[in-house]
Amino acid sequence: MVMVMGEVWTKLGSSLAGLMFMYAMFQQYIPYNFRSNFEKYVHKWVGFINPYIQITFNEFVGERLERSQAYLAIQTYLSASSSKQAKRLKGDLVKNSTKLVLSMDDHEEVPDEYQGVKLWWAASKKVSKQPSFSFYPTSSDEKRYYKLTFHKKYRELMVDSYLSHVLKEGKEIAVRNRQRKLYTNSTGHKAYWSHVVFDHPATFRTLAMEKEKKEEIIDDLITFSKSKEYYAKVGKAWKRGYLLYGPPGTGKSSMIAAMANLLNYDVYDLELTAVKDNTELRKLLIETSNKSIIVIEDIDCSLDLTGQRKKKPEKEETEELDPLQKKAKEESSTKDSKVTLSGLLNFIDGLWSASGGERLIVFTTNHVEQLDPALIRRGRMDKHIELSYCSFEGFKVLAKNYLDIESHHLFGVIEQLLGETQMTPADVAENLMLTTLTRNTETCLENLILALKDVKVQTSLKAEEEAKEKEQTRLKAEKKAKEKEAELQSKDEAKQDKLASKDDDNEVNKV
Ligand SMILES: Nc1ncnc2c1ncn2[C@@H]1O[C@H](COP(=O)(O)OP(=O)(O)OP(=O)(O)O)[C@@H](O)[C@H]1O
Repeated sequence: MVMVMGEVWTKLGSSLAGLMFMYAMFQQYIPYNFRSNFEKYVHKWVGFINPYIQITFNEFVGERLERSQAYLAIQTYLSASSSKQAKRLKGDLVKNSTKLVLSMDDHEEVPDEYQGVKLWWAASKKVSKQPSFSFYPTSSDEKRYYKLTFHKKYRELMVDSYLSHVLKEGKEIAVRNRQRKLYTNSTGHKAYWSHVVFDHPATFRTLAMEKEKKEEIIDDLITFSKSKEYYAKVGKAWKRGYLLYGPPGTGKSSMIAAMANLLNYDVYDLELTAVKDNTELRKLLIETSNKSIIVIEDIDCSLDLTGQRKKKPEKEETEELDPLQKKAKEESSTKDSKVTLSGLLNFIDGLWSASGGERLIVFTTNHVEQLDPALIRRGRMDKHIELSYCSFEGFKVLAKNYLDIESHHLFGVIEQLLGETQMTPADVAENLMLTTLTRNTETCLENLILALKDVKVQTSLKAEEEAKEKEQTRLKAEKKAKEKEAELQSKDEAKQDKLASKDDDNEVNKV
């Protein structure tokens, strides 16, 4: 048996060697024209009897050999099935991606199925016959491609539907895996966005806020992100405005980070004071990518009601800076910036704002009442969200985040005190943070109770003072009014006396 197998292998080996030899002879001695005609007819003949269709997707396309977007999308699409089915894989960290993309190695094949139809993807490469001047073949000598094979009776389904599905899925996976960025506008010769990796840990789960309100916002955001067709149908640009308002430390910035993390969007933090004029503002808008949140924080500090620029209070701004920073700040604040309210309104919903899509525009403010109604009317700022002082429900979220507890015998006191006082989630969180130092939940909650009691005392003292001031002002006004009344009365009396004496004189004259 072993002898017979040995003979078969020997015969097979020598036949293969013979075939290879003939092929080499064919390549070397048969003229190119004849060879290409021969290959053409072989392909035609094979195509005639072969019921399968093949489509090739090259890695580099065009005259400038740019990386094909289709190839990249297919690579990403296949990464999931490749990692499960292929035996030889390649791992690569694709640009802007947070995850390692696993793709099948050359000459591997994986099956796929679409609407019950079976098809095959193969990874392959052509090695260029161009003479290479370097000792080793360079990577540009190898042209990689994916080959899709399917039965010809599914041609329509594959071309019309399956390929779009692959490209869409591939792009969506790439978006999910992409490294998100936090952009900020800078000025130089002209305005531009510079960026860092966006890595904020806030999520809706960690936000201290009422459950119902949170769910409503999450629903709104998800509905928006899935409404491409709806926006197209009603003829509106695919964007949505959010106005977040409330006192400092109530979580406006945290909510923006949670939004970006939920939807997987980039964040563009637009500093209006650094934008020269409306044209520059428009240019910055055009440069933003889809799937992004454009944020203007403290909008009330950037524009006043008439649309003229306002300078931020200089004392507050420069107090903590070193001399160099102060100088830079002064230079930038004296720069003549001419962004107007109408420029900003154009930025939000002018024609240019419709370029691209899937964008959220978020304004934050501590003083909603100071904003121009035109700027925040529904339609521009579609959703107004108030972030307020910490409620008991909000506190429970923070207690779970910071202390990992859902109930405690001190919760009752805290609930009562939170109902009687106004403490921001930032301050509550600050008190709960102490646990990492004390490593004691009880002490930590007691500290919070002390802080809340302190706030309560301060608030009632302030209220008393305010009431006193009010009373004093009222008394002063009353006194003033009385004095004025007395003055008027005495003037009136003097007038009456004068008239009376005049009448007496007239009588005397008559007599
Ligand atoms: N609602 C909240 N839920 C969870 N943490 C919060 C919340 N509000 C504030 N914090 C905590 O306080 C810190 C400051 O909050 P944040 O910067 O989001 O407030 P803000 O309203 O944007 O303040 P400002 O108006 O001063 O910019 C955050 O880093 C976070 O730890």
